[in-house]
Amino acid sequence: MTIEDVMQAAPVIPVLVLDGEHDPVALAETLVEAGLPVLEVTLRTSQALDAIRAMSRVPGAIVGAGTVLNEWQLFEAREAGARFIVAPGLTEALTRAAVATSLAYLPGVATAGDIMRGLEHGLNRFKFFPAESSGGLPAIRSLAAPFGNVRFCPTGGITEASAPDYLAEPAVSCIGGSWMVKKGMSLAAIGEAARRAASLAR
Ligand SMILES: O=C(O)C(=O)C[C@H](O)[C@H](O)COP(=O)(O)O
Repeated sequence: MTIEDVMQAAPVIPVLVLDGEHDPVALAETLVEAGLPVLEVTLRTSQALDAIRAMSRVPGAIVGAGTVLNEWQLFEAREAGARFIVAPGLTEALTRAAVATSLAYLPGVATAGDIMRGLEHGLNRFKFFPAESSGGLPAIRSLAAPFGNVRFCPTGGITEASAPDYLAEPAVSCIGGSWMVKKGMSLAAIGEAARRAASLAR
């Protein structure tokens, strides 16, 4: 599976910080059933790798690891069954390691220099992070102008209200966000928010 396949599989990628509030398998089933099959499990909590392992067995789920900061975490995530890797930024060491594996890889960029470093490694799909505080849609439009075949997955600060505008942008393939899985939400509420996210047009 290429990173383009991952980005085309759903308009919205839920960014999950699993802290034990919900059973990871039940959460994955809820999101997949609602129409959001691509799940980014951030390696920010101790249960993330076990959750990737368990959630990967949910039929239809495309489970990846987020907040991957170094080569070691890349290999741990791959071993746990992650099918794609998301990093908040773009570093030489991690990018070299990721390109050497067959895993789909989505590093974060926020500047033209970041994008150029990615292009030098043969990448042209990037997370735009942190999207809102890095300039939002105006910044994406400015960056898309010189980099015609680059596509973005903006993430960071996107809400249910701002999501449609991001998805309407030609350089945006999909968006990431945590608004459909906030603390204190029941699985039913998560399912409803996910269904609304899944129905967004791009
Ligand atoms: O650490 C990473 O690698 C990340 O994936 C960062 C997340 O994309 C954002 O924290 C999600 O942003 P919100 O939707 O504003 O919650």
